[in-house]
Amino acid sequence: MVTAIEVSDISKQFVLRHTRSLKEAVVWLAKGRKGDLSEKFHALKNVSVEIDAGETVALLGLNGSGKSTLLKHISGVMLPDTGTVKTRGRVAGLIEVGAGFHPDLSGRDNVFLNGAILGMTEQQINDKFDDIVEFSEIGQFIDTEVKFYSSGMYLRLAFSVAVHTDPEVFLIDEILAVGDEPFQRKCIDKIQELARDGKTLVVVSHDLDLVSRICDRGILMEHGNVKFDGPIHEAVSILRA
Ligand SMILES: Nc1ncnc2c1ncn2[C@@H]1O[C@H](COP(=O)(O)OP(=O)(O)OP(=O)(O)O)[C@@H](O)[C@H]1O
Repeated sequence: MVTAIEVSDISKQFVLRHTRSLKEAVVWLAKGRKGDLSEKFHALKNVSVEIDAGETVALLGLNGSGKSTLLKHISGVMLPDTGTVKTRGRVAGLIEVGAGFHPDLSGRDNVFLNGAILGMTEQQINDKFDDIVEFSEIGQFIDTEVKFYSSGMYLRLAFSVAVHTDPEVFLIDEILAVGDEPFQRKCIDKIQELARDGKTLVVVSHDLDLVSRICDRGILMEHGNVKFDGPIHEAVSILRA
């Protein structure tokens, strides 16, 4: 088995409180700036996960458990404080609606910008341009500046570009939820097609029925730790219990 994603013992801390009272600051200064004035917490703590090429994996857990943070580390948009993340092959991620898009550029220009960010050459984008626009169903709005797009239209174009980059590893955060039902169905069909073609899939979702359909493995996160890692149906039953 070829390993597609290797997350080794990563930890990530965030600052919990940014604002301090004047009194707290004065006491801190008087004590010779001892200690850390900002309170921190672990969004991820010593997380290790290995995902083989062709696996379909759901990251599950309650709000704030660290799913999106883990996905951002896998995509490379966030770096761990300690530990390492390795991926093999082309990674395409749909992590935040509108990420990788420039608001003042048209849909057309953004296809080229986003395609380039995801590692496509200009020629490859030219060859796939019509398919990208057709799949997105953006139609006449392709020459409109994307700042005037609805969140569903953003998703349509971003999803379409991402799947046309022919990724080996496809990462998707909850964002499918902003698409209308017919487009969601079309995305899910496409995701299942990628899975059948042996691509690696990592999905963050609260839609337990959906992930049970498209994923084989479930990783259940709790307070920044992996609580369970195994067959999707077991992960879902633990979460529902
Ligand atoms: N950039 C950031 N700065 C500070 N705190 C952050 C940042 N990103 C995430 N967090 C915090 O880290 C914790 C984990 O967030 P994360 O988005 O990974 O949770 P999640 O499991 O995806 O939750 P949800 O189901 O609500 O989307 C949360 O407490 C969140 O407030």
